[in-house]
Amino acid sequence: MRDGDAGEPVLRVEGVETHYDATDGFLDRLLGRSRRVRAVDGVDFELREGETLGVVGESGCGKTTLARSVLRLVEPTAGSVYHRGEDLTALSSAALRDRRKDLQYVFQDPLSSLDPRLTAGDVVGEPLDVHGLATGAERDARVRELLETVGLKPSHAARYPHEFSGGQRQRLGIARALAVDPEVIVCDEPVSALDASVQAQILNLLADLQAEFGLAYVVIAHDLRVIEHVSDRVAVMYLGEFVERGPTEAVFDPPYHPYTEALLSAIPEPDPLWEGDGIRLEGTVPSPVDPPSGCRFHTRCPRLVPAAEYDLPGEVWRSLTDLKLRAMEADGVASLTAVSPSGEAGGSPAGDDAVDPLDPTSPTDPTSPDDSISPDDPTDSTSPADSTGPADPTEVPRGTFDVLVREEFGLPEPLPDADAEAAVGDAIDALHDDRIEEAAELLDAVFVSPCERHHPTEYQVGTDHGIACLRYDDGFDEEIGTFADGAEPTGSEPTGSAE
Ligand SMILES: Nc1ncnc2c1ncn2[C@@H]1O[C@H](COP(=O)(O)OP(=O)(O)OP(=O)(O)O)[C@@H](O)[C@H]1O
Repeated sequence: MRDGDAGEPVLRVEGVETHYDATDGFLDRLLGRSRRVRAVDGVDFELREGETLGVVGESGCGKTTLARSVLRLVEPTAGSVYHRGEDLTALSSAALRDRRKDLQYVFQDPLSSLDPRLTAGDVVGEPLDVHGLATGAERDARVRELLETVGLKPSHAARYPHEFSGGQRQRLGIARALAVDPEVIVCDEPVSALDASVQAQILNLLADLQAEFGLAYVVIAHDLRVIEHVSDRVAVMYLGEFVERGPTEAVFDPPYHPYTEALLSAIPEPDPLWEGDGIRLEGTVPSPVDPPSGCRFHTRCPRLVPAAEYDLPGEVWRSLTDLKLRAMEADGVASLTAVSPSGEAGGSPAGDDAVDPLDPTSPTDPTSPDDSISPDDPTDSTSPADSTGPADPTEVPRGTFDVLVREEFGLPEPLPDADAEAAVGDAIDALHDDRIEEAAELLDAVFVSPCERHHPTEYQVGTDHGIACLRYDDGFDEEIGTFADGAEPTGSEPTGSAE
């Protein structure tokens, strides 16, 4: 069913939060410190009859926790999940067990989720027993029918899980879920453990079963191709929140959230219909224990909004923010330069051909004549006598250090904005003096993106298509770098239209 044929919501998820207690060790307890992993942090969605909602995001975004929270396989910390209008989070365990007849779960790894001591017949028959749905010959007939429905043979009933292939085991997991004639099946990475050819067979099976039984699915996957293939609507999840959602074709066509765009760009052979322009997603999902301020994606976003008071292109702003964030987290200055303490190039954006100013064999010295490294310079740790390379980048001349830092972060020299150049020069001075905390504070006082200050709510960019990004918010004025009417985005209601 495509969006617009909106049926009755069978499932309504409102403000669900699931936080894990990760308080660790004696010291945490002694000091009364608690560490909470905010795995799911305020998610809303509706699932309609016969529809598939795909939830996509990188590893660690909270997809599995969300899937399990919806069925109360883990207890949500806050929020509600309504099935046909009844709040599952308020049900007693007995009532919930009963309700699970309508709401089933298919696991990522069928082998670990199937009891190895049970035959396939018992795996599929167990839910019939638990819910008192069939006994004796009727049960056996139903088991055979279910095995056939998922493409297995009735004779497979006598086999044990380890005697099946991966794809067959997933079919068995699906048969078990189908046994109770559910309305909703939550499929957690249903094909990620399978070979590509088998993946297609399982996805086709899920589609056939949906058509035959009118099932509604929530499909969790990190693979956008899987999500595009199966979903009527898509929700893109980042660090415990949905950052974009809408009908599949809308979410995969511009405009999209920068995170969606980055996920699309990461696909090796992108669908020609997708217009992502090859932006790269750097790093990994930050810790959900202490998520970034404002937009949680700002620490990696290739479309970070620059502060209006500086006249800087977006990519330079991104580089400045990267320098700031690394300075805030770094243990030492060495990790902020293009050369590691061992003298090896360290992730310079200029690549292998870059001139290494600390390499005496480098063909050209990119530093200014005043800063060039002289064999007589006592601070020149790259002198040929030093076979181990520079031990400490702060011991190289200031000019060379400046080049190394800019090279590491892809910062031009000078920056096109004089005030920004002065600030970054001061920060590099502080770094060169090994005052890393001071440098971080300086950068943090000067270079603050609106994305760090405002937590974006979801803005409607099309019919049933919402994006939580300041760039799409009518109320946000990029020229002045804040909300035109002085208002902050609040709540989760759509507040504008950018279409
Ligand atoms: N039982 C737990 N206790 C503490 N933290 C947890 C627990 N389960 C998951 N987490 C953390 O919660 C965050 C979200 O994990 P989750 O497994 O839900 O994400 P995911 O998007 O499904 O990733 P993956 O595909 O790797 O499973 C991660 O940081 C994870 O380390």
